[in-house]
Amino acid sequence: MDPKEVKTELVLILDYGSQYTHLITRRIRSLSVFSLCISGTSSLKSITDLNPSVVILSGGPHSVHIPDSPSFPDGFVEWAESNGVFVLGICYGLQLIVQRLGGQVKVGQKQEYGRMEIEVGKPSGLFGSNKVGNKQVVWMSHGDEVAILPAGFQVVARSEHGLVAAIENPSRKFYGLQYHHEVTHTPEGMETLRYFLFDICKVSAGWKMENVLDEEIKVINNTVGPEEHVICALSGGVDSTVAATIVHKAIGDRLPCVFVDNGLLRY
Ligand SMILES: Nc1ncnc2c1ncn2[C@@H]1O[C@H](COP(=O)(O)OP(=O)(O)OP(=O)(O)O)[C@@H](O)[C@H]1O
Repeated sequence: MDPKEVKTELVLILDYGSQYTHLITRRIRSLSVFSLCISGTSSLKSITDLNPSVVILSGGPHSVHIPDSPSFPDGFVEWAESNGVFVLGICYGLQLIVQRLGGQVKVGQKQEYGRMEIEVGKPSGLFGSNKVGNKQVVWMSHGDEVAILPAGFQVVARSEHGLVAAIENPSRKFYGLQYHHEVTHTPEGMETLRYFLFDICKVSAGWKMENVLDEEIKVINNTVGPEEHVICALSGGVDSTVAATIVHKAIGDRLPCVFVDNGLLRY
């Protein structure tokens, strides 16, 4: 696959520190869609340079009420809307969307943590063919809760406590899940991710781990040029062995490797 093609299908994760963030990246890759995770406080330029078609705002241990809690950069919403980029907020990510787009998040009366039932309240692409009234078990982990939605948003699922569990604004292409669909404790979470990526965002699957290799080989070739040589200190450990193998695939015999027998190696 042309790396350019991979880029147009990039699902970018903005990381706000949830212990599950890297799971989101892995789950998306397991659906053959390219996904990358960068800091949630990255500049607008670092986000737009990657040209993602979908951006996921991860969960995190923060509260939107604490000054200087991490958030996406100014101009992000305008950029996403003018480029048709889909945005999904998960947990803290949902609360960031609500707060930054003019809604209100309040400190929760009852914190929701652990297994919980949610109920679909409105037909939504996030829940595919699930009908209104259908229930599913999800994994919640939040203190703050959504009090007022930004204009144009609607609640599409609520928790068994009646709290907001999923929101959407399809015309602005913004979506949010209060629970963690990416963990195995949310049994239908992968389905939700599939619905979101393939039915809502219309992302096409076709990325393979091998694409990373193709891209890296191109980067190495461009960096080294057609005639230069590279020296590799090769310990026999995983890191330098992988590096040597990939560079060798790119430039072949122009890669002399040096192993130093320092006398302290294992037998
Ligand atoms: N005996 C050695 N001969 C040649 N290069 C070495 C040797 N030991 C270490 N190096 C180089 O220094 C790097 C860092 O060494 P370190 O012991 O920190 O290993 P590492 O980070 O676990 O990497 P690796 O998995 O490649 O051993 C290695 O990746 C390798 O490039």
